[in-house]
Amino acid sequence: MTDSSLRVTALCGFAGAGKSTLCAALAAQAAGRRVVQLAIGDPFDAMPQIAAHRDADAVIVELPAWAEPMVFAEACVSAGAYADDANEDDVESGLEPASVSDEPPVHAQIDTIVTVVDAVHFLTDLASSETLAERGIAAPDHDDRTVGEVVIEQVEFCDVIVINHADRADETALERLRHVLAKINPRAAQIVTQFGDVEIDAVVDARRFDFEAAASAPGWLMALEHDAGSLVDDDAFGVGMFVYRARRPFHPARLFALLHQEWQGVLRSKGYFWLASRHDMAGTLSQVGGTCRHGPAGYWWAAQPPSEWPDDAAFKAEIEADWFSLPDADGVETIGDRRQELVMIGIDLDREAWQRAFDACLLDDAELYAGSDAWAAFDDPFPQWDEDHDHEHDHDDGYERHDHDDHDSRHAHARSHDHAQADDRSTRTQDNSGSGHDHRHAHDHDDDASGHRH
Ligand SMILES: Nc1nc2c(ncn2[C@@H]2O[C@H](COP(=O)(O)OP(=O)(O)OP(=O)(O)O)[C@@H](O)[C@H]2O)c(=O)[nH]1
Repeated sequence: MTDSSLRVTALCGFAGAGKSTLCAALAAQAAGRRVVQLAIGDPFDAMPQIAAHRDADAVIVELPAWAEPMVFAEACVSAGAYADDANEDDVESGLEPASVSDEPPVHAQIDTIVTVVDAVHFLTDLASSETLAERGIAAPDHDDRTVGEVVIEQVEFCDVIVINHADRADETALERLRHVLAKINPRAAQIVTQFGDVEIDAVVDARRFDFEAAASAPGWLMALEHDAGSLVDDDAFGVGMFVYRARRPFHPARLFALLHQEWQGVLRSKGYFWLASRHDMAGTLSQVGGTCRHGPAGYWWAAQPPSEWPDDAAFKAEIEADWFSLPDADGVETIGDRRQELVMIGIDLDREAWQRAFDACLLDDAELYAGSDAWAAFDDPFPQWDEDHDHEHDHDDGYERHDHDDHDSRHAHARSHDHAQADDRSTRTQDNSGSGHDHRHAHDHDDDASGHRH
């Protein structure tokens, strides 16, 4: 070990993927090192349990099947663990949990987040719209996430993906899975194995974790924020991306209809949208398999007076560089930072057809120049977005997902929450939204999103 901090390796993954098997296999290689195995029932309770092992060199934490690694990392950071050196300012106090408060703080650092996937079942699970309860997973009450939503979050935010159960998958299937995972999380290292046979040095004291890098790792986000280059192209297995961008509003009824069609071949999509009828607020969209959730993301900067903007020259320059001017019929500026930006990851995506499908949802010229007063009267089947909610950290009875929107100093420093609510299953609607990396909205309102399952 190169410093005295307690190195924390987290193992997450869906039920049966092989977390316990991997944990045991790693511990068996720990000769001469004080490596503790810890099974955690709830990510929010992890840090006091980790801190109890202050004399260890490393702790391997096995998270429950329903846990999302970003939530674990965030819980650790807020409990005072170092997420990484770059974030030390945020968490400089080290860890001082109540249970050991008479002792000096424990300096724990997340070392590596490992997601174990079952090579045989991963793609089926990704497409699954079953809820955790329907799958028999004992998650916290009011947790309405689907299996697909859990597994996508597990692979999007991690440093290493262990593709386990390789003995049960044929070579082509394994290769296809590797390609899919590389699009979903281009940053994560992949290890293909069976029975958790992973070299301990690959994941313990490997110093791979960096919160901001992990939060920026999802392929959809990379495609939005950078020129995605070859990420977008179809690979040998037809796995590719489609990025949709436009600077016109969607007609709400037409977009709603498109969201309720079957999205053949689309594994994952995520992004932001602008509805003509909700001119001031951006929407977020998060789809995985047959589940699509949407909801409010926050106000466009164009909907707020510049006095409300962050007082940061670089930030303002960034907003202004991307400002889009299109006067309406009265010569009034209508666009600003408003936009459509969505990324799809899928197999054999027909990009031209998707381009046409989304373009057909945009306002036509006559609608556009009718102006925002006319847009407000459009038929809008989307559920109401509550503009008054702004949950900072209210951990109530349900399992909450946290969006790390605030890890880029150039950005809005808005922290949004996904706040799962009970869904009305009979109408095939459910509530939530995706986690988002929101780089232009001053306020995030992800907690009133709605969606549906196909
Ligand atoms: N064939 C095969 N079986 C495996 C492999 N890895 C684990 N198993 C078996 O799969 C089952 C589940 O493995 P676990 O390690 O318990 O999986 P887990 O992720 O901890 O599961 P939960 O605790 O339910 O979340 C066990 O019976 C393991 O022996 C593998 O690579 N190949």
